[in-house]
Amino acid sequence: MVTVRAPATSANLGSGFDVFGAALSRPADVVTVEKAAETTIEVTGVGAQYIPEDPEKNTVGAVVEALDAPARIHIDKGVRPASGLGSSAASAAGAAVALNRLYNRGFSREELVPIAAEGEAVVSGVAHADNVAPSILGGFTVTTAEGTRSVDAAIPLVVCLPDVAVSTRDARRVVPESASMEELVETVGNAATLAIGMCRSDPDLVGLGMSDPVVTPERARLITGYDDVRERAFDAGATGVTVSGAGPAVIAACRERDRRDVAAGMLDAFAGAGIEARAYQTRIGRGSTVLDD
Ligand SMILES: Nc1ncnc2c1ncn2[C@@H]1O[C@H](COP(=O)(O)OP(=O)(O)OP(=O)(O)O)[C@@H](O)[C@H]1O
Ligand SMILES: N[C@@H](CCO)C(=O)O
Repeated sequence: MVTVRAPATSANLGSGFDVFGAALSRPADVVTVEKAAETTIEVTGVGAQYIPEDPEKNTVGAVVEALDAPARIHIDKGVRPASGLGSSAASAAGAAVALNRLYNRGFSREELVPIAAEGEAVVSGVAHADNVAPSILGGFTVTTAEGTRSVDAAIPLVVCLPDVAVSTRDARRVVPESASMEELVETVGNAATLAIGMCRSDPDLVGLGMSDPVVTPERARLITGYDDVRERAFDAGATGVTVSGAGPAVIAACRERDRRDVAAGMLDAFAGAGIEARAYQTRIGRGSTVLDD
């Protein structure tokens, strides 16, 4: 039996659409696997009632196939589905690390990233790896067709999750098909600023680099209260604010001393829009961790 804690993640970080990702120190899924002749999946925890246990429909099923590793699998969800916090990816990442160990498949953590990404294709139609990469490797990740590079970074964060669901599949429908040269130049500048900020663990540069003129404005329209939440976070000291993944969670970078006020301001703004929300005071954290084997 192998048990793995796989963290929630935030993809895109504004300027790095489908490329950037960050592991969050909390929340997380816990995935337990045991060898079995046939694969079965049991799901408990946050939002379990919305998650299929059929291996054909659960992200974990695709990982079992890719690793040829049938198992009795228990997923204890800490990451709510359709949250923008890489819920579907956390289970897939945890399963990839756990099954690789259970069956001694010998894949490196980097090699497990495309394997876990197969699970994402099951739910969103695209095997994007910007959530599974940080959930497996930890830290800040840059994923391209050539693979994933990661760096550890000490950045305090707040993720504020409203009590509404936005599916990645729906949120991908509003992504613009093209961008102007001006928007391209701005985005490259912001993304490069953010990457330097991560390498220096500098919340000011990371926050500055989160700005994105192309995808985020379209996605923000799907989140009631977004403009107020953003404004209140900045008022409380946030250095940058954007949509987490495909939303509806909103992520803010800040300094440690401002984190509590940023969280309170964001919650208050959602409440003002008539929406209940939960705020996680978190930071960039480690990747999947084996708890038991
Ligand atoms: N193991 C799983 N954990 C969570 N959701 C799953 C799982 N397997 C299948 N799903 C389905 O995936 C969908 C949620 O995935 P989706 O990508 O929309 O949200 P998310 O992972 O929270 O968001 P994001 O990728 O934007 O961070 C739900 O329809 C859910 O039923
Ligand atoms: N990059 C993906 C992440 C989804 O979590 C998107 O924004 O659609």
